[in-house]
Amino acid sequence: MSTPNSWFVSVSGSGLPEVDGLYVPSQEPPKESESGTMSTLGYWNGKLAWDRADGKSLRNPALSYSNSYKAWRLCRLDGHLAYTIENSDPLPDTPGTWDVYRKGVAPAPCISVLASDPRLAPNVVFVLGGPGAGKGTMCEVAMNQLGWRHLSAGDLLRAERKAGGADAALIEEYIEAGKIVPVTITVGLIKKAMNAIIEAGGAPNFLVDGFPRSLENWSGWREVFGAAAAVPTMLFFECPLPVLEQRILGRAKYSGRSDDNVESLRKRFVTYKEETMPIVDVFRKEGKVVDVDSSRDRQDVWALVKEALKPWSTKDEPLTERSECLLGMRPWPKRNKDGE
Ligand SMILES: Nc1ncnc2c1ncn2[C@@H]1O[C@H](COP(=O)(O)OP(=O)(O)O)[C@@H](O)[C@H]1O
Ligand SMILES: O=c1ccn([C@@H]2O[C@H](COP(=O)(O)OP(=O)(O)O)[C@@H](O)[C@H]2O)c(=O)[nH]1
Repeated sequence: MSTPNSWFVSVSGSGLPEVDGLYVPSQEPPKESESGTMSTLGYWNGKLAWDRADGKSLRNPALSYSNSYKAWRLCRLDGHLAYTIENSDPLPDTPGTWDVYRKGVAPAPCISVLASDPRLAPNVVFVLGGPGAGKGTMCEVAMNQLGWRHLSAGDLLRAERKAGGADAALIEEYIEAGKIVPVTITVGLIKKAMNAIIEAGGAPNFLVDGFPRSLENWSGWREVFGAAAAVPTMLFFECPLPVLEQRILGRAKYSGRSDDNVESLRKRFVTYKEETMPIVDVFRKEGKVVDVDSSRDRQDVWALVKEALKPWSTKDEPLTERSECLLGMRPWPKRNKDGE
């Protein structure tokens, strides 16, 4: 038998003990419960029984579909709609905010339904190494194969620059000079991306690539994530400068990155040695560093990375075609004239 789904309800606002039920406007068709009952409009009293953040109630709420309200409802297990719907379907496409149903009126509290427990801290592994060491490549393979989520600090900064917000010009200036962008910007982007994934029910395992690049980055992280939070493991990709140069020049042919040239690379390498190596040493003293010799062949590097991530990986899939391309085991498919 497959494991039933669990949904987690995060609540902000007041008046919750009086909440009778929740609904999401939806055109989803009615669902049949395990006992074969089609869900219909019902009435129920009392409190909603959910897995509350204060841990006082550990009962899972039932989810049902109301034909009359054209809405998914979450209701108490012992109420009028007292049957449990257990299934292996994904949560109906309704992550985000649910409306509160209270005897026909909608008071203020804001409810989010999540597929993972928001009280669990995200499990983070930092991935550091010189520019071109292969961090992005291996993180993407880990995402495809092992169920990790990949957050590249550099990609987030480039996306923010492209979006053209208030910090765009400043980000461009730092990236061009190979310098480290002020941490409040970077850590804010990482946190936002992480929250979006968690709220959409994503897995809690995150590879944070290219961060923290300095002691300042690390203190900025602790300010946002809490100094008491566990110190993440760090994968450190070791690779000598001549190999990095070769790889960056190879990447320059397709990356379109303004800093993929020898001049920027040398500046980035100086920043890396002066500012990033000290933070690697801090983690090393804590016994948190796993060294990966990333000057080796991609498949060897992947074997090392996979082994290092094994304790937390939630799956181990056969290599996808894309992973095989990333690992140099097959050529990239030729692009058509539209660039696809
Ligand atoms: N082990 C490896 N051997 C040879 N080339 C590699 C290896 N790992 C990555 N590359 C290539 O080197 C370039 C830089 O890799 P990338 O993952 O983008 O580095 P980073 O994210 O550390 O800057 C890419 O073109 C990538 O395909
Ligand atoms: O936490 C970060 C990550 C990246 N960067 C900037 O983004 C550039 C590119 O970083 P990325 O990790 O994408 O590339 P890499 O240098 O590893 O090739 C760096 O040189 C920095 O200017 C930054 O300031 N803070």
